[in-house]
Amino acid sequence: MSDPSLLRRIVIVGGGSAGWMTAAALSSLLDPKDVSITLVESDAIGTVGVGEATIPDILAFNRMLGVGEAEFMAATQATFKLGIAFADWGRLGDRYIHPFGQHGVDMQGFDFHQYWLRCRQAGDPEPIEDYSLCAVAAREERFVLPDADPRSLLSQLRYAYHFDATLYARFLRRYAEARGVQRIEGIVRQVRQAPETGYISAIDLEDGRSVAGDFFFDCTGFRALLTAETLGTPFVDWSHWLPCDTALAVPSEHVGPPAPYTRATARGAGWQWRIPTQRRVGNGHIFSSAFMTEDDAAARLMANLDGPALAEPRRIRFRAGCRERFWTGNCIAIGLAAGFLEPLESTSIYLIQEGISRFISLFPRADMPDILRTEYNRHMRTEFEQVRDFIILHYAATERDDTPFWNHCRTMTLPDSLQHKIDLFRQTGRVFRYNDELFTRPSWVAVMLGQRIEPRICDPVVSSLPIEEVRRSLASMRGAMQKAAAQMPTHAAFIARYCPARTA
Ligand SMILES: Cc1cc2nc3c(=O)[nH]c(=O)nc-3n(C[C@H](O)[C@H](O)[C@H](O)COP(=O)(O)OP(=O)(O)OC[C@H]3O[C@@H](n4cnc5c(N)ncnc54)[C@H](O)[C@@H]3O)c2cc1C
Ligand SMILES: N[C@H](Cc1c[nH]c2cc(Cl)ccc12)C(=O)O
Repeated sequence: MSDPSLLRRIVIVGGGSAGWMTAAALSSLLDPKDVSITLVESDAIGTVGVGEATIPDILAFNRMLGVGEAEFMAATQATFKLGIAFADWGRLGDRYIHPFGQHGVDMQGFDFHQYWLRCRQAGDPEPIEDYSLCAVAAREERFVLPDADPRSLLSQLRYAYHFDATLYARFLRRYAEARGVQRIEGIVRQVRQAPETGYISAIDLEDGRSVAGDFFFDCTGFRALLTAETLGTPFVDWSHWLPCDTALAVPSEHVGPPAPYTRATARGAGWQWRIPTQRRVGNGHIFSSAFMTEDDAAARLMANLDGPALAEPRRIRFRAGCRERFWTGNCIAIGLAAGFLEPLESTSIYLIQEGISRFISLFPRADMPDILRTEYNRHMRTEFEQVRDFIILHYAATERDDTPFWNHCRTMTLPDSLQHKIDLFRQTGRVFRYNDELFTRPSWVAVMLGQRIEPRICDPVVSSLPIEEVRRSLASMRGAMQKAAAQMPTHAAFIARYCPARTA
């Protein structure tokens, strides 16, 4: 490649999930003879690396890399995930599943939840999750891969994974290094900028080495070494809507087979996650330090593990929000350097993917016109705001008044975009998906109904259908889901056959 206007040297600073996902994706697309990719990471600083839950988009990422599923699962200790079980959010004692995929089957052009609302208003007690194959299979702890035949009910299955993030980064490192990515271990001491443009020109390491580049990815985690410290990009703080600021994470032993779902249990000033990987369970308590002390939070976490802890809890401090710009000059922030929204809906790895794929679709020449940055920043800000609204919904849609934290959440003023969605659903039963947002209508419906936002009316056309006819359709659908789930192998049996655990 002799064209001087092309980027020749890409430097990725940071080797957590964000850094290695970026390196793997770029190395799968670029020829090392044309573009060199260097990744700098520090063993001394380390990564966040807790057990992680994902959403189905991760399958597309792994497919783009061309990695085999069973190989990936064995390498990362992965289990399957069909959704998230939420406990104690709307009220203490409440439980619902936010499943992947849809509820019901398509019925005469109306959203399934309209038919469900019709039966609900006639007094039927079945929860909407009874009509989601993913939710029914999750409850039964069963799993099978989706059927490719769209006529099969099993084609409705959608899934993602729980895995060990540290192992995923290691897996991607092997992948990227095999494709020519050069890894440098060392601590960044200083970042150099070209005086005339402000572009980053090189990073200097503590041991005296220097790494020059044409384009930089800031994957340095919460430090945001390039984006914040060097380029001074401000942080947009959303902690007034999402007041949790601390996580305590601890692995524990399995006491039974791994469940094919994440568990998110609301606590007095936050919530607790349970993420089962093959060999152990990842747990964490996310809380607001303004409403709970760390000792109290640690005690609650340790008292609520299913099995014995395998380590002392590790503390991670954070602030909800994102960077005002993600791409500044010749540098893009990906991962925690770009922003953080708590992992309630498993969206961080997705946002990393989105950051990478949007860069690829806007791949710049060396001149980098401003319009590329404007488009990238517009897109990523929209993504973050859409995820933000969906996460706030979980805190806002509550009747809990048992702690000051829940009183704060229940009564806070919401972003207009979210308030509009809630009002529209409450008053009319309608929900719309704007601008290709990540969360589909079934996701909004699952959480709003699961947290007791129940419209009093349904679609007038559905409302005019004979109730017995609607009931018959729903009963047959529910029966078919139960039957299909009962015929699946257990999740544990499926994993044992599909990707036997390595002994190393
Ligand atoms: C409590 C918690 C739970 C989470 N759970 C989930 C989940 O369930 N699902 C999900 O999708 N996401 C989850 N995430 C988010 C997810 O962990 C991160 O998005 C992901 O790991 C990416 O992290 P990162 O690579 O940006 O940063 P990090 O993992 O922090 O990596 C930063 C890298 O930068 C390097 N570095 C930093 N400073 C320097 C320096 N001066 N010199 C050289 N190198 C340096 C470090 O060595 C490291 O390699 C969670 C995050 C937290 C905090
Ligand atoms: N990608 C969409 C939406 C989505 C994002 N996070 C979650 C979590 C759960 Cl439990 C369900 C759906 C989603 C999708 O996969 O449906």
